[in-house]
Amino acid sequence: MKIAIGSDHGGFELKQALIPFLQGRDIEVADAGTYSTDSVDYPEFAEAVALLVVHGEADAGIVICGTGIGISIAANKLPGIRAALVTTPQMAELAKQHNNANILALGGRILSLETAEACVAAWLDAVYEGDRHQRRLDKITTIEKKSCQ
Ligand SMILES: O=C(CO)[C@H](O)[C@H](O)COP(=O)(O)O
Repeated sequence: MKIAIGSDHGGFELKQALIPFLQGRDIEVADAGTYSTDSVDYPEFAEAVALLVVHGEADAGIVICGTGIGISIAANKLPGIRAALVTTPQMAELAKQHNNANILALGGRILSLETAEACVAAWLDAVYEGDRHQRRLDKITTIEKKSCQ
């Protein structure tokens, strides 16, 4: 499995800590930056991760900014992306089970490393349940198609 990960400066430290966590689970990691704590603009890293996911160059993505809010908003602008901002392992589990979230968004200034790792593990280990949830995801896709016309 390959995960693309990206952050702004507000998420840099958490990104750096999550990379070895992911590798420890035998996951290949594509690091889309940022590569320091210098101030940057989160939409650039949201787009970089989302494009890797949309193009199938990564199986899923993780995006991190200070709160996770801006970078999740930006990632969700790409058709086919379902980025879920989570703050608890339960939210992360449900983001996969019900929403089939292909990007997990985290707040580097919000979560402890322990909670962030628990969220990532819950999301990775959960299985999309399909069924009634697929009907709802199909409706999201319909909205995307309408807004692109
Ligand atoms: O959380 C974020 C966006 O949702 C950003 O990380 C945050 O806005 C960056 O702020 P600053 O430039 O003051 O470090």
